[in-house]
Amino acid sequence: MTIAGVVLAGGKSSRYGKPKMFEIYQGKYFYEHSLDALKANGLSPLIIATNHELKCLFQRRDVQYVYEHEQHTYQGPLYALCHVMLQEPKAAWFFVLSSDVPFVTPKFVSEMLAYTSYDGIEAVVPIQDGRRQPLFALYHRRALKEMQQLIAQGERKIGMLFDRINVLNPAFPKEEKVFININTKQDWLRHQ
Ligand SMILES: Nc1nc2c(ncn2[C@@H]2O[C@H](COP(=O)(O)OP(=O)(O)OP(=O)(O)O)[C@@H](O)[C@H]2O)c(=O)[nH]1
Repeated sequence: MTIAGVVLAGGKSSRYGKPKMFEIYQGKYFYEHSLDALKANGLSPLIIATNHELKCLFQRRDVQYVYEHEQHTYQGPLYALCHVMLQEPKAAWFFVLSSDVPFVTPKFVSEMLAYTSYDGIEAVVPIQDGRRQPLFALYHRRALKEMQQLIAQGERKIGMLFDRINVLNPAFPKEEKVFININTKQDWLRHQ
């Protein structure tokens, strides 16, 4: 079974003020922490989903790049994931991570991967302290049709998908740091 590793790295970073995926933590860009957590678990292909504006800033050569069409940039994670699924027809599962989550670990990815063996599910979306974490999650290709329908209706929120597909929601403890995401410079000052 092919499980692709996908790093979503084509957002506006408007709250951060500059492309936040290129901030550095422990000698690596933020986006590389996501990429390497997926890579350490042998996921292949590894995909960075981004756009033409940001493309020249990425340096990694051990990945495939999927670019959103110029007229479809900044449509959000639901659109970006759908686009990746269409570009990568051989993968069954897609492990999606944000590119602003520097504390994500290979161990977390490994724990999540174990849930793909459950029957009849289309997504594995972790929950922490009652909050779903859709950008630390696994999506099966079987969810693609529902995703396309939502997009055709003008919907951009990935959360809208969860009423329409079978989702497994493993719970993670409150103190687990992997889910910290950096939206503002204040967030980064607080957490680094
Ligand atoms: N490829 C791609 N990734 C996206 C898109 N929108 C958001 N992302 C990524 O999804 C993750 C979460 O994005 P957010 O922080 O909610 O949004 P953002 O646009 O990056 O930042 P804000 O403008 O501050 O909301 C980040 O890793 C983004 O890079 C998109 O349209 N395409």
